[in-house]
Amino acid sequence: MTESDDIFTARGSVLIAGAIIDGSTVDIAIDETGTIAGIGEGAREAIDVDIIIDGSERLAVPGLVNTHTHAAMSLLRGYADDMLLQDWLSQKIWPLEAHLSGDDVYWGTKLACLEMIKSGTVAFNDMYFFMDRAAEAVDEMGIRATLAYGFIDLSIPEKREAEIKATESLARHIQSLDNPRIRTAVGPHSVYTVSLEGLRWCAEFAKEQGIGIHVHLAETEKEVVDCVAQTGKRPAALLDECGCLTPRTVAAHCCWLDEAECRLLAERGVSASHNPASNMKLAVNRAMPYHWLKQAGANVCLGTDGCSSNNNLDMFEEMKFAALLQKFAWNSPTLLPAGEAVTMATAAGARALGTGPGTLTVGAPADIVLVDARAVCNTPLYHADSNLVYACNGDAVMTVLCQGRVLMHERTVPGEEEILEGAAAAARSLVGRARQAS
Ligand SMILES: C[C@H]1O[C@@H](n2cnc3c(N)ncnc32)[C@H](O)[C@@H]1O
Ligand SMILES: [Zn+2]
Repeated sequence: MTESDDIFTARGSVLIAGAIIDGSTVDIAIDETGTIAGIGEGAREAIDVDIIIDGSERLAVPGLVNTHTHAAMSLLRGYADDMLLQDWLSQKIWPLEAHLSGDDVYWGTKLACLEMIKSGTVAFNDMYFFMDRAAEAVDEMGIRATLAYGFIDLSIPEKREAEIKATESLARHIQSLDNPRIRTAVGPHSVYTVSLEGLRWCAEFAKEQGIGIHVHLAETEKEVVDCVAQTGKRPAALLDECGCLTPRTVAAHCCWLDEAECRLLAERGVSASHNPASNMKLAVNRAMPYHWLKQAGANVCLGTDGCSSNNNLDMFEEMKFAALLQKFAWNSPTLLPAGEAVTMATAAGARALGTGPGTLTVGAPADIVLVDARAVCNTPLYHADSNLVYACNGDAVMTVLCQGRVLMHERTVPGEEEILEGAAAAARSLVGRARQAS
C-alpha cells in the first residue's frame, strides 16, 4: 500500500495541523468517533494522534450540504437542455427515466457522490428512484445522505398503492442498514404530481416514522396558478392542509411563494432550499423571495437540483449563483452577502438535514473541507468568505473529511477511474434501451 492510500483506510484520531480558520492558523483535533475534540490552543493534547494531515496553506471550512438533488440524474447530464420545465420533464426526462434500472441509479449516484466529494459536499438530500441502490452507493462513498423515493401518483389509485409500497419498503431497507450516515425521508414530488390522498399519506407516514419530508414547492407560476384553479389554495397552503409542512420538511425551489406563504413556512419550521442555477436554466422567471423568508425567520438552505437542470453539483458555484441571483432579481446589492451564502450552504443545510451544527466547533461532527489558500481564486486573500463564494469553484477543494474519515486527499478520491467508467457505461446502456423501445 502506498503512503497516500493509507490515509483513506486508516482509522483513529486525526490532527489537521496548522489550517487557516478566520485568518488564524490553528490545529484541529478529531477523536476516533469522528467528532471535533479541539480547535486551536491545546487541540493537539485533546487526542492521542494517529493520523496527521498537513493543513498549511489550507482554509478549513465546514463541509457543504446540498439540500436538493436527484443524484443519479448525473447520468442525464447534458441529455436535454434549453427547454421549458413542463416540456423538459414530460417530453425528455420522464420518458428516459421510464427505462431506468437499479444499476443506473447505483452508478449515477456513485458519480454524483464523486462529484460532490470533489467539490466539498459532505451531505445531500436526494429524491429519486431505486433508492436502495442509491444507498449502496452512498454507503461505499462515505458521505451522508437523506434518501427519499420520488412519490408520484398522478391521482391514479393503483399508482398510489405502488408508491406507498415503494416508500414503506425504502424506509424498512434504510433502517436495516443501520448506517448513521444514511437516513430516509418521504418524497412527495409536488402538488402537481401527487393527489391530496397521496400527500396526506406521506405526511402521516413521515410523522409515524419520525422522518423528514422532501418536496418541490412553488417552482413555477404555472404550478401556483393550476393549484389555485383546481383546489382554491396556493401550493404551500395545500401542503399545510395535508400536514406536509413540518420542522423536518425541506421544500425545494420556493420561487413563487407570496409573503404570507413565507411566514407560513417559517411558522412551521420548514427549510426552504434555494436552487438558483436550476431556476435560471429553466427560466422559472422569479427568484426565491429570500428577503421575505429571512424576515419571517425561515431556515433557507441551498441545493443544486439534478444534473440535468444545472448541470453540475458544485455547491461553490451554487453559492455564487444564489448571491448574484438574489441581488439581481430583487435589485439589492446588499442582499445575501458572501458570509450568508456560506451559512446557507453549511449550517442552514446541516440544520435542514439534522446532521449537526454545520460549523467547525468542538463537539461537532468532523465534516471538514480544506481549500487551497494558494490557488489563484484565493489570491489575494482579504476575506475568505468572499473568495469562497465569488472567486472559487469546487476545484479549489483539496481534502474532504466526513465524520473524521478522509474521503479525498490532495484531490485524490479512491476508485475515481472505475466510477467514471461505470457511470459512462450505465448512461450509454440507459439511452440505448430507451432508443430501442421507441
Ligand atoms: C424525482 C423526479 O423529479 C424530477 N425532477 C428533476 N428536476 C426537477 C425539477 N426541477 N422540477 C420538478 N421535478 C424535477 C426527476 O426527473 C424525477 O422524475
Ligand atoms: Zn428537483
